[in-house]
Parts: sequence; structure tokens; C-alpha cells
Amino acid sequence: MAYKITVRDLNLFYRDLQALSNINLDIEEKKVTALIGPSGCGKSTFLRTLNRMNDLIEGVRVEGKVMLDGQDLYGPDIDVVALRKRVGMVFQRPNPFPMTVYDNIAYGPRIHGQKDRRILDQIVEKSLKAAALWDEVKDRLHKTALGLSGGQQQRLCIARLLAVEPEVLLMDEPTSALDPISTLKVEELIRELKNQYTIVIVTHNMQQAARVSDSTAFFLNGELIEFGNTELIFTGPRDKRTEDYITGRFG
Ligand SMILES: Nc1ncnc2c1ncn2[C@@H]1O[C@H](COP(=O)(O)OP(=O)(O)OP(=O)(O)O)[C@@H](O)[C@H]1O
Repeated sequence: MAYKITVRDLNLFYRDLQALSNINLDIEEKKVTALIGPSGCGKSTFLRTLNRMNDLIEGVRVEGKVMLDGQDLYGPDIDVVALRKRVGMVFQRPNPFPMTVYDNIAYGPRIHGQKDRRILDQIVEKSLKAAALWDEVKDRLHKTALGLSGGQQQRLCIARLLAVEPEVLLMDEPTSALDPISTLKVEELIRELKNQYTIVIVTHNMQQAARVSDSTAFFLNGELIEFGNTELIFTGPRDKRTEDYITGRFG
């Protein structure tokens, strides 16, 4: 089994508040790992440790190791900009830039120095196809992305990530602002993308975790209570607290 990310003895503090306690977890390459647990248990905080997004929050302190392909992300030689290109993130609310569909996708490659129009055209088409959006937007590439539906905007945000060729996709409740049909499209896309990318997704929706993920991690009060094969977690959890949560007895 190949692990893309290895987390060892991870603690995270927001000033005096300990939000993550002694987390140990191995994330498999080219699989979907779901993070579940009640509100405030630390899922988003944990997700953000995987590309150091917590660095942007004042008063955060991290202890322990998060290794990407064996390299410690909190080590001294890490280039955080390069890291966030390798480990991209999609948020709850789609947040396209206020520019055209084309420019949204070309934005990242341009920042990384790509100026050749022909190559940019290819990247835009390839990324939109990979995000299952090409057919819906190919005739409006030069219109504003803000005119797309919420579900289309979220797939555009995923396409925008793919354009810079990441290795890991972090998704923080990517469908929570979407209607059921758009949600299913994004879930289908996630299943498709895992052939090529390692995906970690935070979700409040148990059916979604069961539908899209290979492994599931259950968090409670900043601790990792149980982690394993999704089917096993949902059919025979070892810990009573996991069972209570997935059967809707709390949270
Ligand atoms: N920027 C912050 N500053 C201080 N405390 C924070 C910050 N972000 C989160 N916390 C606290 O850390 C704990 C974990 O929060 P986190 O958002 O990671 O939980 P979550 O499981 O993702 O919750 P939700 O499902 O509601 O999004 C909570 O007690 C929260 O109040």
C-alpha cells in the first residue's frame, strides 16, 4: 500500500485551545479519504494542516510531523507556495475569481510563468474536461465565471486546481452549498479524479462519505477516534462513539 501523506503525533493549538491532539494517520495515494465528525471536532483544522493553510491564522502552533512523500511539511526547507501547488484546496463555497472562465483556469499556470497562448488553450480545455465541465462551458469560455451555476462554479474551482497539476486535492465540504443534482455531479467527479489524485474530503454527510471514500477518519474533540476502510467503519465500527455518530445518535 502506498502512502502519500503520513501524519505523526500531530498537535495543533489556537493560542491556548488545543484543537488537535496526538493525531497519527496514513493517507493512501490515489484514494479518497473522508474526514467525519461533529461540528468543532477539528476536521477542517486537520485538513488545513496538510497544506499549511493554518499558517495564515494568527496564534497557531503546530507540533509533530506531516510528511508528504516522506518530506516533513513543517520542516525548515519547505517552500509553502510550492507546497500549495502540490496540495490544492477546494472550499465550501465556490469562489471563482471575478474574471472569465478561461482566465480562471489560466490564472495559476500564468502565475507559474506559462505565457504561450496555445499551451494555455490546451491546459484550459484539458482541465475543464477533467473536471467534467467542458461541454457545459466550451461556448462561454470568455464570459464571466460568476454567471455559472453554483455547481458549475464548484467544478470550475476544481478545474482551476487541476490546471497547476497538483498531487493532492483537499476538499472542505465541497458540496455543502450545492443542490442534490450538482452534489451528485461533484461526487461522480471525485470518484473519477481519484484515479489520478490523492483526495481528502471533509463531509458532514454520512451517505457522501460512504459513496465517495475508500477510507474514513472519525474525529471527536480534536482526537482521531477511529480510522479505517470506509465500508468497515460504516458496517462495523470498533468504537462505540463512532457507531453513535454514524447512526445519528449525536452530532
Ligand atoms: N481560526 C481559529 N481561531 C481559534 N479557534 C479556532 C479557529 N478555527 C477553529 N477553531 C476552533 O478549533 C476547533 C476545531 O474547529 P474546526 O473548524 O477544525 O472543526 P470542524 O470539525 O471542521 O467543524 P465544522 O464541522 O463546524 O466545520 C473548534 O473548537 C473551533 O472553535
